[in-house]
Amino acid sequence: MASLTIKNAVKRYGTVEVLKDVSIDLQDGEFLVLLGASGCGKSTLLNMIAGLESVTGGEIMIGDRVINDVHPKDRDIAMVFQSYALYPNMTVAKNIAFGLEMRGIQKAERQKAVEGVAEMLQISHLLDRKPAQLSGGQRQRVAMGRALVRRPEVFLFDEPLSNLDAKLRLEMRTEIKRLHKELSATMVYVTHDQIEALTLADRIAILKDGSVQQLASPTEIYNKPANIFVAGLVGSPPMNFIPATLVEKDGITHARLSLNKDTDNDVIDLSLANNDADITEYGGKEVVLGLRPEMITYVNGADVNGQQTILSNVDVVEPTGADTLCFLKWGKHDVMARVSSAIDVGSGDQLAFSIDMSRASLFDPQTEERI
Ligand SMILES: Nc1ncnc2c1ncn2[C@@H]1O[C@H](COP(=O)(O)OP(=O)(O)OP(=O)(O)O)[C@@H](O)[C@H]1O
Repeated sequence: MASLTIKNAVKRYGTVEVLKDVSIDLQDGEFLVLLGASGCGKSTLLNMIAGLESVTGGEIMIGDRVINDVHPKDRDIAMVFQSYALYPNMTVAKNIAFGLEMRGIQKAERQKAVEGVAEMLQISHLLDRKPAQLSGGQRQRVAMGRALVRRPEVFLFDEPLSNLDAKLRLEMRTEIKRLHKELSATMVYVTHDQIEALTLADRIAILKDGSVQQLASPTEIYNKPANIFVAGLVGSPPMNFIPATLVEKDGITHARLSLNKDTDNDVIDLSLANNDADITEYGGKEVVLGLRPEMITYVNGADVNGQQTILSNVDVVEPTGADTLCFLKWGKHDVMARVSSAIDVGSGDQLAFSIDMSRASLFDPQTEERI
């Protein structure tokens, strides 16, 4: 296994720049997820690592070897595609062994490798079947087997689970995580599914219009999103964004929310005493207050660790199983809250919801960057 370095990578198609100065450093054995909306450049970057797309500028390195001009088959990389790309007229065993055969590996050794991988992926009983006789999940396992058997330096996955139904996706997600642990392999995984990204990655690179917006651990991305784009992309249901002004009261900075669109007199002040944002330059200025739904909650009137509360009108209630989503009205603001399903909240209720301001994010309304 090896480290993977992407240094100032640029990709242009004619005059269109689809990747702009992308730099990512992956350690040996790290699991990186490239996350972003359709068209942001994820697959292009993955294909550049694989050698299926040329590199317009910058460098891609495996270990300390620059591979920009190395032929795909000499890169020691294996890729698993969304479409599985299996040979329909070959058995599962042949499909898995094919890459080894091309490399001139002897039959006995091939067979041993195939059996080992099949056991790891729990497909030993399917080795004599053809792809048409397999379910989607089984085909995806075979596609992974074909990648695993080569024991490459780096594994690349391009949305490998998107063709599977919800239950299988979950199963295969756990399987991929288990494999990563077992192999300690360097892996790059492309997806537009934020849950997949959060559950699988050691680090996530969030791409927008060909630029990396944030490169950090799932916890960091979720709790300290670098900008409004990242904050809105990761987390479901999404973060609430509420315009506020920072005001000083009794020596403590508060985020002031104006509730009425016709007057500035009807306000709520939320203390930022326990928030670690560096707000020194924002006194008296406008900010965007970012509150995730779980930071706004209701616990049957109990005081949650002395948190601040807002008297809220409950507009719509949506039970989702473990939690209930509550659409609240704070004056002119529509806000989503998340409460435990054990709590009885109904549409039309007026209740004091607790706000955890220590975990709130603040953003600059102009640059949209985290403060
Ligand atoms: N051969 C090409 N010529 C011109 N533009 C291209 C070409 N291939 C891709 N693009 C453009 O590059 C951008 C990035 O495409 P890419 O496939 O990497 O996005 P993606 O994030 O993987 O999207 P998706 O999730 O839909 O696959 C897109 O705007 C796409 O239109």
